[in-house]
Parts: sequence; structure tokens; C-alpha cells
Amino acid sequence: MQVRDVLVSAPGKAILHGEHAVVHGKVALAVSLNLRSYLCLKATTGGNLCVNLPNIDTFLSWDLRDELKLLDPDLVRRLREFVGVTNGNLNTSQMATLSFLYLYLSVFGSGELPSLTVSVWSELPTGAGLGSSAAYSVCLAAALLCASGAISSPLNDWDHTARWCQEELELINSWAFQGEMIIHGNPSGVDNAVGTWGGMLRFLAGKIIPLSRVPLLRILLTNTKVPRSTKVLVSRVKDKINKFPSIMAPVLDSVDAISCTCEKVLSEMTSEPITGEHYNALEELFDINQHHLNVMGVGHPALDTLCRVTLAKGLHSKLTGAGGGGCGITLLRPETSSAVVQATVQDLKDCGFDCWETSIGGPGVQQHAPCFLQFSFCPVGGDRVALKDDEESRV
Ligand SMILES: Nc1ncnc2c1ncn2[C@@H]1O[C@H](COP(=O)(O)OP(=O)(O)O)[C@@H](O)[C@H]1O
Ligand SMILES: C[C@@](O)(CCOP(=O)(O)O)CC(=O)O
Ligand SMILES: [Mg+2]
Repeated sequence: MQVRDVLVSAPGKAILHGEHAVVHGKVALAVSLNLRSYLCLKATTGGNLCVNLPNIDTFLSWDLRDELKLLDPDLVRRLREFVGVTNGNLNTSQMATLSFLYLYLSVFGSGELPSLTVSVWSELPTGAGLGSSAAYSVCLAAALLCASGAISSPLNDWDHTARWCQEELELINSWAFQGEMIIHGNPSGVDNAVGTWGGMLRFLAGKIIPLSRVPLLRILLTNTKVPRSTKVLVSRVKDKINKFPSIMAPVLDSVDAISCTCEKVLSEMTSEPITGEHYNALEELFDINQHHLNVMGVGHPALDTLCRVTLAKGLHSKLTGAGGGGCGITLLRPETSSAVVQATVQDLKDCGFDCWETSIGGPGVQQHAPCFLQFSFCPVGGDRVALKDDEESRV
């Protein structure tokens, strides 16, 4: 089968409000980050399927004539069934491999399986609440659909970067959601929606509304480096809701109201002069939501430390993503001086955390011209990552 070489990227995300509650049908507000995952897919002739995942130290290769012919339609059916199972205990590498194989077989399974090398690298910390799983799934879906011809290649000869039309983005998003199902068990779909469309989104029960008019927010991102798994945390919250339904329902309703109030404040900030009151409201919403997330059982002492250290500098923080460790976001006011930001960053680094100011609202999934690779590198912890050498393909 003829396949196209493809290079794509998708952004990570920060959830401003609504993590976990969004899994239970409440509103979430999420925004794309300027940190991205990249995927390079190359057609090969060696009869192998190779996958290079340097961020998670996974380098695999299967012989299509030998091992992979065992992956028949029946196995695809069983993988589909597996996707419905939420309590399988897979490790980082197995989850990433399974979602890759699932999408590869779903896209190509009805014909001859093509020989490929797929390499994925990311600027996002893995498993830290910034949607690395969704960026990975969106890249896989876009690249495999594009390579197979199921969607177009939007790149013209003169473009460096291009995006797909709305209909094709919807297809990418729906396949990325399948990938997220393997990694998360029961995802809401908000992360893959941000990875696909970028910008700031309001997400409610699968309905995605892009917020086109949003103020420029300054955000500090802190990675506590405490490892956690979204899948485990999502199922922990579900257990708590099942155990104490009448206690947890008002908490989820309150988070929903926080997301709606935040959306209203953000919209006011674009239609009237921005005042300190707007920022006071945004800060209070961070504080209230952080308490709710603790009530849901997804806090962590390291996240408490983050909130305490930033509050000592007059700044307000909350966890972002699934919690239980991972990352938090801190709202910076326009008047927050760079001296205060620098002192806060230093205090957080002294706690052993990674911390950096970030810009938000980057573009959703994109296709890049091959020459883009000359300018990009594989920034894992700031280092260039050497991908496994194989006979034909090397990033
Ligand atoms: N760059 C990557 N390469 C391969 N797999 C990845 C990558 N980024 C994320 N993943 C997959 O996503 C999982 C982390 O997902 P998750 O627990 O949802 O955390 P996150 O908050 O980063 O989305 C990893 O265990 C791995 O299976
Ligand atoms: C907790 C949740 O709301 C967000 C999870 O984000 P992340 O995988 O921690 O980046 C789950 C979901 O929406 O599917
Ligand atoms: Mg995730």
C-alpha cells in the first residue's frame, strides 16, 4: 500500500477549570500551550513496523510478514473490547504502544499493512497534567489518517505549516479520542479537543465551543515532578462519587459554576476595561477550585506546597489536569513585576520543582514541511534525543 511521509505536531493544554468534573458532564475551560508533541512518519520498504518513543524510552520493531500478521481483524476487535475495559494495569510504554497499534490497525487493518517508522518526541513532560497523552493521540491520528489518504495532506509546496479543514479535524479528533480511551480509560475528550483545535475552549459533554475573544493571560507553570497517572486518578474520583453521591454532586455542580463564572469574567475582560476586580475574581476562583479538587481526593502535599509558596508572594495557584502531583498553574497579574516572578520561580525551584512562565493559545494540530525538521530538535529535558537507528529512517 502506498503511504505518504508525514510530519505533524499538536499542543499540550492547561485546564483552567473543570478537570475531573468534565468527565461527569460538567463544563471545563481549557487552553492550548506553546509546548508541543511532534510525530514523524516515514514509509519504509524493509517490511517492518518501527516505533521510536524517546520520551518514554520505548523503541520497538515488528516484522510485518511474521509477528504483525498475527494482528488480524479479530485482534482489532479484541483491542476494541479492551478499550472499553477501564481497569487494565498497563505501564507507560504499554499504553503508548497499545494506542499506537490500535490506531495503526484501525486505519490500515482492512488492507495490506504498510511498512513504516513512526517517531514521536515532545516538549511536554509526560504524565504531568499538561495533556501529553492527548497530544500523542492527536499526532498519531492525524499522521496515520493523512499517511493512509483518509484525510488530505493540506500542505502546499510553498507552505511550511498547514492545518486541515473542519471536517477532517473532526475525524482526527474522534480517532484521537479512541487513543485517549486506551490511555485514560474514561476520558472526557477535552484534552484531545484542545490538541486538535488549539486556542481556548469551553467543553461540555462532548460539545466544543472555541472562545475566540479571550484576554491575554500570563501563567506560570510548575511541575512538582510527582509522578501520577490520569487513569488512576479519574477512577479514584469516580469511586468517591459512587461512594458519596449526595456529598460529591454539589462539589461537581460548584466546579461547573466556577467554569461558567470564569468564562463570564474572561468575556467581560474583553468587552470592558480590565480592572483589579477581574483579577481578584479569577484568583478567588482558582482558590475555591483548588479546595474542591482536594475534596475530590486529587490533591498532593507537593501541590499544597506550590499553593503556599506562591501565596507568600501574593499569587494564586491551582493544580491543572488530573492532579495527584504533576503540574499546577499560577495566575500572574499584569502588574506582577518580573522581580516577583523571578523570586517566585526561584522559591519553587528550591522546592525541587520545575517552573517557567508560559504563553497560551498555540495552534492546534498542524502538518509541517519536512524541512521543519532541520529547525526542530527533540527537546527532552533540554537535550537532543538520539532516536534508534534503523536502516531507512532517522529523525
Ligand atoms: N511523547 C510521548 N511518547 C509516547 N507516549 C506518550 C508521550 N506522551 C504521553 N504518552 C503516553 O501518555 C501517557 C501519559 O498520559 P496521562 O497519564 O494522561 O498524562 P498527561 O497529563 O501527560 O496526559 C504515558 O504513560 C504514555 O503512555
Ligand atoms: C482529569 C481530566 O479532566 C483531565 C486529565 O488531563 P491530564 O491527562 O492530566 O493532562 C480527565 C479528562 O477530562 O479526561
Ligand atoms: Mg492525559
